[in-house]
Amino acid sequence: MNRLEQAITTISDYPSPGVQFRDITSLVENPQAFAEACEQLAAPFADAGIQKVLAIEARGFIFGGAVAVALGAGMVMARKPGKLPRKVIAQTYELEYGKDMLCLHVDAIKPGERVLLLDDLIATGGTAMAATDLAQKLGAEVVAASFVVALPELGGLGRLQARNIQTHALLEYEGD
Ligand SMILES: O=P(O)(O)OC[C@H]1O[C@H](OP(=O)(O)OP(=O)(O)O)[C@H](O)[C@@H]1O
Ligand SMILES: Nc1ncnc2[nH]cnc12
Repeated sequence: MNRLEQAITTISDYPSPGVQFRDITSLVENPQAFAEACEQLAAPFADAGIQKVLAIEARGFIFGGAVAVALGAGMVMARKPGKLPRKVIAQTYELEYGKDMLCLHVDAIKPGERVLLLDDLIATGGTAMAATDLAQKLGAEVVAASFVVALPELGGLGRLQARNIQTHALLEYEGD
């Protein structure tokens, strides 16, 4: 087991029966693991000409700021409804355990900007696809997506790849 894998805690049946919850709070409490995760999330995209990192509320924000600084990019927040003060576009999506909505400021990404999507975890990909759709509606080129954890069997990585978006995950868990 590597340092990152050791730093993640797994909780069975949270928040609902049958879900193996991969908890990154223990990872970010560990300074070495947190720094290593941020470095590894950014490293493959150092020369990709990324102009905006699009991070997803709430856990994506923890890593998104550090990755944006590392890449010399701006940081854009995809937020839950009622949190952004200016004009937004919004999209609803399905989660592994429920339904939600994401919003983006309409002027957060300019047409043609190269975007890296960033989140702590991808499961079904509903969240990442909703953020991608919003960014593409604003004219973004969503080049790639970077995650601390992926649960490939739930299909999210494949959904992004089918849209021609390069994917990168630091840890993959099978059997979820
Ligand atoms: O690939 P998916 O099936 O869409 O699931 C992944 C999403 O679920 C979690 O967020 P959650 O909605 O629980 O919100 P949080 O970050 O505010 O805790 C996680 O941080 C991802 O954003
Ligand atoms: N299994 C899981 N663990 C942590 N966060 C999640 N978000 C969606 N599925 C999750």
